[in-house]
Amino acid sequence: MNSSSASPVVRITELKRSFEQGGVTIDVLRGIDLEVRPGEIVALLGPSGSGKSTMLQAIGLLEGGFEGKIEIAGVNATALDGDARTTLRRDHLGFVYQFHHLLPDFNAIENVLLPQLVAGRSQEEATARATELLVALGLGGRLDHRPSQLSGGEQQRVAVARALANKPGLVLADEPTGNLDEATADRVFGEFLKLVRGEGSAAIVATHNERLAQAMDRVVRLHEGKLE
Ligand SMILES: Nc1ncnc2c1ncn2[C@@H]1O[C@H](COP(=O)(O)OP(=O)(O)OP(=O)(O)O)[C@@H](O)[C@H]1O
Repeated sequence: MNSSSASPVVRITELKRSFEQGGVTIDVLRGIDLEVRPGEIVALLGPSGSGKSTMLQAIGLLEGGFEGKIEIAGVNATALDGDARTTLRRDHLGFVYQFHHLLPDFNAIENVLLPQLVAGRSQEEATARATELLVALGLGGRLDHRPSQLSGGEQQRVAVARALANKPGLVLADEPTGNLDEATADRVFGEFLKLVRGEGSAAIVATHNERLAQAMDRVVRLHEGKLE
C-alpha cells in the first residue's frame, strides 16, 4: 500500500476551541480540518498566538473543551473516556516540546526507558530500544548523564528519543528546537527529521521558522483560526 492510499494517522474535522478571558470569548480555532498520512511530516506555521499549541494539545488528547472530531489511527478519540484516551495517546502518540521536560533525577537512558516500561515492555527490550535511539542521536557517550549534566541540544535529543521510544504513528512537536541557538537548532532538527523518517512515523511540527518548515513534506498555516 503506498502512503497516498493509506488511511490517515490523524483526521481532524471541524475542530473548534474558544477561551473565556475576563468576560470576553476568544475563538482561537474556528473549524480546522486536517488529515495526516502515515509517515508524512507536516509543518504547522503561524504567528505567535495563532493557536498552534492549542491545536497540538487538542490532537494530543491532552485537553478537553474543544468541539469537533479527532480520529487517531482510525479511532474516534472524542468518543472515548479518560482511560481509553490515555491508552490511545500512549500507543500512538509521541510528544516533543520546546523545553525538554525530562525527569531531572533520572539519567538519559532511564528517561527513555520509563515510557516503555509504562507501556508494558520488558526491561531488556526497553533498554535495547533506548540505547538504539540515543546512539542514533549521537548520545552513546551520555547514557548515564542526568539532564543537568547535558547541554541544551543534548537534552532535546533525549526528549526526541523519549518521544519515539514507543514507536508512535504520530509525533506532535511544539517548537522542538525553539529553545536552542540557531546552529544547534538546525543540527538537532535535522537529526529529528532523519530519525522520524527512518522510523516511518508521521509528525506535526509547530514552528515559527519558515526555513525549518520547508524541510518538511507539507506546510499548513494557521491564520485567524483556520488552516490555509
Ligand atoms: N488556557 C487559556 N486560557 C485563555 N486563553 C488561552 C489559553 N490558552 C491559550 N489561550 C489563548 O489562545 C491563543 C492561542 O495560544 P497558543 O498558545 O495556542 O498560540 P501559539 O500559536 O502556540 O503561540 P506561540 O507561537 O506564541 O507559542 C492566545 O491568544 C492565547 O492567549
